[in-house]
Amino acid sequence: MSVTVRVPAKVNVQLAVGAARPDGYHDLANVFLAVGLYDEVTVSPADELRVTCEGPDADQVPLDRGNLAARAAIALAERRGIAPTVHLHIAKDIPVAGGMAGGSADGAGALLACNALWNAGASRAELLAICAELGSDVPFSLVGGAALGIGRGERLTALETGGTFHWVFAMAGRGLSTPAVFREFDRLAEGREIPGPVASPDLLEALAKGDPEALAAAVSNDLQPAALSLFPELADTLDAGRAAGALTALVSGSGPTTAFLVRDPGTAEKVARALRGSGTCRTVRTAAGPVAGATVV
Ligand SMILES: C[C@@](CO)(OP(=O)(O)O)[C@H](O)COP(=O)(O)OP(=O)(O)OC[C@H]1O[C@@H](n2ccc(N)nc2=O)[C@H](O)[C@@H]1O
Ligand SMILES: Nc1ncnc2c1ncn2[C@@H]1O[C@H](COP(=O)(O)OP(=O)(O)O)[C@@H](O)[C@H]1O
Repeated sequence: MSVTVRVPAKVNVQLAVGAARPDGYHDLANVFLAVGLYDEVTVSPADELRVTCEGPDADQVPLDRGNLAARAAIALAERRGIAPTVHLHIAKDIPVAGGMAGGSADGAGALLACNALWNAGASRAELLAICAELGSDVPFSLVGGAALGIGRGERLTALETGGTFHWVFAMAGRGLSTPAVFREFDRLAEGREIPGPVASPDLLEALAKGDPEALAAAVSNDLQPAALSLFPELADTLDAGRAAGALTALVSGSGPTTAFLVRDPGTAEKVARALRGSGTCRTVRTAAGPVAGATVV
């Protein structure tokens, strides 16, 4: 017997970042959109906890108890007083350390899959609480769609979307560490007053209307200057996508994946072709959102 869960990647259409908190985290107004690039997590009974991974980035994924899928299985097992003796297999298509929440997706996927395999009966609220313990982005991987995350990004409110948005994603030749990007944000912010993060009303309206031009005019990412400071070549990728006809170009979350919002699937293919030919990135993918969160398949 095994259970497989499919979990989408995310792009942050707004990432407003406040000042560093005493606990080291930053308050956010984080507007997430789940997009159709997926990892699949399969759990099956085993003699001991084991993690395996396949996919183009598999060699960069930790296979020990630090893997978010393993941490999720352990967290649920501890709550039920059982042993987390499962084999977790990750079919990974989301770039690693790319700012698209791939590890978070695997954490949410493993949690949902173990809950089903063990018949553990965790409610949606309990699953969300465990997700929030695992990481700031993990609750969103469970719920998907579009949502505003406040606090560390873990306190979610679902957002209305009036249509499908089409995207091109350019994956970079190396990853960026999320804590390092937040540290660089703090360094660049030194001596400046950082306002409290708030969601943009124009952006929420553009999402609700399903209007890509209005969304393009409203997207923002406060971590982008920090990501560019650590990875200056990303500016060339952003320029290449803009020149090819993207409505807007931005860094996804803490990067280094770059995201290009386009009007329609045809433009997505055109921008993807131009980015592939630009020599400024490793791989290029197209994906649309919103899509559903973690789902048993
Ligand atoms: C930046 C974002 C945007 O969605 O995602 P990525 O682009 O990395 O995918 C998230 O805030 C990342 O969320 P996640 O990757 O779950 O981070 P966590 O494990 O909770 O935290 C990792 C580290 O990031 C920093 N961190 C994270 C969230 C937050 N609100 N403030 C922070 O300062 C802290 O240094 C923390 O130790
Ligand atoms: N299941 C997992 N998949 C990918 N990375 C993981 C996983 N579990 C833990 N990690 C660790 O988390 C780091 C951040 O990974 P990831 O979630 O892919 O990126 P991001 O936080 O930029 O969205 C990786 O470099 C890796 O060391």
